[in-house]
Amino acid sequence: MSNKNDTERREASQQDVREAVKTILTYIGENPDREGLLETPDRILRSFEDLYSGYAIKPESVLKTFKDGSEEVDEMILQRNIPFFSMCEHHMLPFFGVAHVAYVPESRIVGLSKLARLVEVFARRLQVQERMTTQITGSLMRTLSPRGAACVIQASHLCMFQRGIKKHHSDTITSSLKGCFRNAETRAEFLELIKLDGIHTII
Ligand SMILES: Nc1nc2c(ncn2[C@@H]2O[C@H](COP(=O)(O)OP(=O)(O)OP(=O)(O)O)[C@@H](O)[C@H]2O)c(=O)[nH]1
Ligand SMILES: [Zn+2]
Repeated sequence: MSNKNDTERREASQQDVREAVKTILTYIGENPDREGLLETPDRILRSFEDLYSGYAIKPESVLKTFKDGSEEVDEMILQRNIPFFSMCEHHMLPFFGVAHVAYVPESRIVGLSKLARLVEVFARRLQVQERMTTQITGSLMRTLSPRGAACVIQASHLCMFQRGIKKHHSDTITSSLKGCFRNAETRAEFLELIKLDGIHTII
């Protein structure tokens, strides 16, 4: 019964979104009833399922941990240049770039693909880059209890390129260093390995 109510509620709210898109189309000077725009509210609704799919996923659920069978692993594990697209919460415009994610395990490790999955979970929400960066290290710290976790994100924001101050080729770098990454030696090793020298934009 509650499932039926949930479905009805969801359908009603989807209808509200379609109406809201039509209102916006009219506001910007368009005719929402012209042929090319008839399916646009539906398309936007479908694109939201993808762009904002991260809200429905618990970060811990993608971080399946396991113990390394052989010897103790206590060296840095780093996944570099994980590409992502996200949406800025101020303007609902895209920002995109790469994330570098590292941790030094205590006893448990995760499959390498899971670091990229974690980035996706947080990218597919409305974000500010700083929060996304600390959410990634925070999840690793909570779920793996590692010796430390680090994340650096290098991204370009369309709200700065396409509108507002219109500064192309300017990128934003944010970092979050937790646990042993606060030690000078580990931090230096991490920064050396990710070598932030290029601008990772596609524009
Ligand atoms: N700290 C941070 N700021 C962001 C991010 N994405 C966008 N912004 C900034 O959010 C700010 C919003 O500023 P406001 O003055 O409230 O809005 P605005 O008038 O649209 O700002 P302008 O972009 O300067 O035209 C801008 O400076 C954006 O560059 C982000 O991920 N982190
Ligand atoms: Zn913005």
